[in-house]
Amino acid sequence: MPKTLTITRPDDWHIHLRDNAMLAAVVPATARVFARAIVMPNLQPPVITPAEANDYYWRIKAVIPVDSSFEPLMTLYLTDQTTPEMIHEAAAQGLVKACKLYPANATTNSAQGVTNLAALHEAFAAMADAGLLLLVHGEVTANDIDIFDREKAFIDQQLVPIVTNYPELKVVFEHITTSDAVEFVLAGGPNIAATITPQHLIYNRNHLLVGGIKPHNYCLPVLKRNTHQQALQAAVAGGSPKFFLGTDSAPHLQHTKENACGCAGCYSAPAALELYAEMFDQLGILDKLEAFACFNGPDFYGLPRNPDTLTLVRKPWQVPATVPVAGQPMVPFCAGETLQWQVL
Ligand SMILES: NC(=O)N[C@@H](CC(=O)O)C(=O)O
Ligand SMILES: [Zn+2]
Ligand SMILES: [Zn+2]
Repeated sequence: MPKTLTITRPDDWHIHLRDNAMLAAVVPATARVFARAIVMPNLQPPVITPAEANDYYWRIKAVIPVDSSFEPLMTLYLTDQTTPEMIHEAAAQGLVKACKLYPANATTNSAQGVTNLAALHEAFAAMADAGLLLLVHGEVTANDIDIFDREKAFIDQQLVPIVTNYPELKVVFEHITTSDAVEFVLAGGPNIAATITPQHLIYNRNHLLVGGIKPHNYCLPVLKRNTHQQALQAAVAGGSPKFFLGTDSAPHLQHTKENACGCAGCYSAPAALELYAEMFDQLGILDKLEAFACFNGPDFYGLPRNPDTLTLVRKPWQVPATVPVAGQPMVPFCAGETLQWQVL
């Protein structure tokens, strides 16, 4: 069994960094490991305009540790009012790499999300033209669609029309959770890819609901049955360049998750790469980790791979029980668990 693993420095293609005290508390965990991260725009209020993305970029830069060269890659939050002018301005400014489609009310801070795809016709065309990617939270929100079926319904109702109508648009199906999504991505053209989180690889819905409800394993899209988990594992084992690392690390204070109406989101940043390494090791596919974590993402985004490397060592350590955010506790994903790999 190898004791160390040296790979190109990875990037995180889907993360929530929040703002203010939370931003300052969570950025170092990501900057410690990842060279770049695609930063989600679902703040309150959301990052809708190029000027807001620019301001948010500088608020992130201000809290990056001095010894880190971490670079945030910005996104715009699409609304029914997003214009082609906003898209072209964002692309010209250079900090924004992608736009995020949240179906209205699908997840945390998505109330101002998109209600009508047709309203975005010109914006999608402008994105294809300007080379900005479309990132989708792939769940429908209709009350009559069961929460476990919402990703599949999104594929049929929204994703198929988008990829058909905008064949030039690069689309990342974010945090996929089902065999349906894996099949859709594999069957699609070279302009469709997907991110996969650590929680959807290592857990299924039993880990959320059996033996008591586990609020720290609750995220959206919600964990699915084990056959879907196995499909995601098979997807990364298959080595397709269409799948890459996106943690969806989504910090929420402890009391907002351990709550009668708990927030969705797993704060995985303190152990993100280590969790993927653990999973890939268990699946016997450690040789596939570097492409998944370090090559497929930048290749799909059309960005250079990172020039430096990072080393993981096989040396057990424990994920902390809590991490402080301005004096208040936050419970990381897999808190208290012993992991086998750590970043040197
Ligand atoms: N994944 C989650 O469960 N939560 C994310 C939102 C999202 O990515 O959908 C968050 O912002 O908290
Ligand atoms: Zn999402
Ligand atoms: Zn997310």
